[in-house]
Amino acid sequence: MTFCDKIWARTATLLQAIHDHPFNAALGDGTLDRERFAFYLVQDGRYLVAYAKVLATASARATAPADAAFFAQSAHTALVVERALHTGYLEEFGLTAGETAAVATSPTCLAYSSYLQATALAAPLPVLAAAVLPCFWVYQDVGAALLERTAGAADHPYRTWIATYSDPAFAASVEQARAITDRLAETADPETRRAMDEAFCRATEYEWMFWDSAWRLESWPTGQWLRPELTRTTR
Ligand SMILES: Cc1ncc(C[n+]2csc(CCO)c2C)c(N)n1
Repeated sequence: MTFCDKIWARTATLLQAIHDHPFNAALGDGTLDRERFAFYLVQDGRYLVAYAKVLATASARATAPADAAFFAQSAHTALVVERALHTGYLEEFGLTAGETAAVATSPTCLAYSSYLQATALAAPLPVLAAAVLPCFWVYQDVGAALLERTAGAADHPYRTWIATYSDPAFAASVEQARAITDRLAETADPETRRAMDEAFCRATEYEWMFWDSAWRLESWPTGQWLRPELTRTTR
């Protein structure tokens, strides 16, 4: 069995929990309130900038030119998504650049971003490949399920967002990310293989936490004493 087949089976219950999370349930049936979605978009913008740098580091560290090209291309895509979709959506939500800037990066967003950045700089390349994979794969899985559930809805408020992650070009990039990770796993020693398992699981846990933090409009419990000027929510 390949690394990907094995780890997908190991994370099946957590993946189901991601599909069933109230944020994704509400996103799918169009009842998700704008405040939670706007919170998610602001945090995701921060995440995407960090994630792009992580992919750029993976590109710099890759040995095979084809892998370097894939990571660099994906870093670019992440930044294009951040620029186009987020800017467009946030404007549509009536959030000015100033209001967006005033939202504190959430503890979960910072933890996930920091974890990936640390992995990019300090872990073996196969472990880095495993750590960035859930971002691709979990989103494709969730995107496909959401598209299926919303296909019949004539006027879905989050259609553009859902379409991004159910695009065929995106599916091809997930396939490539999986193939690279499987190939790196084949020649990895047992200790590195174990670290790859842990990295994939940890990043998938952070994916669940990212949606959950948006659902809870997560804030810093200590913010009241240090940053009273930063709004707790995006309102
Ligand atoms: C928390 C969080 N996790 C995953 C994605 C999805 N995503 C972000 S960049 C990228 C690859 C394209 O370069 C993908 C699939 C997201 N938006 N936010």
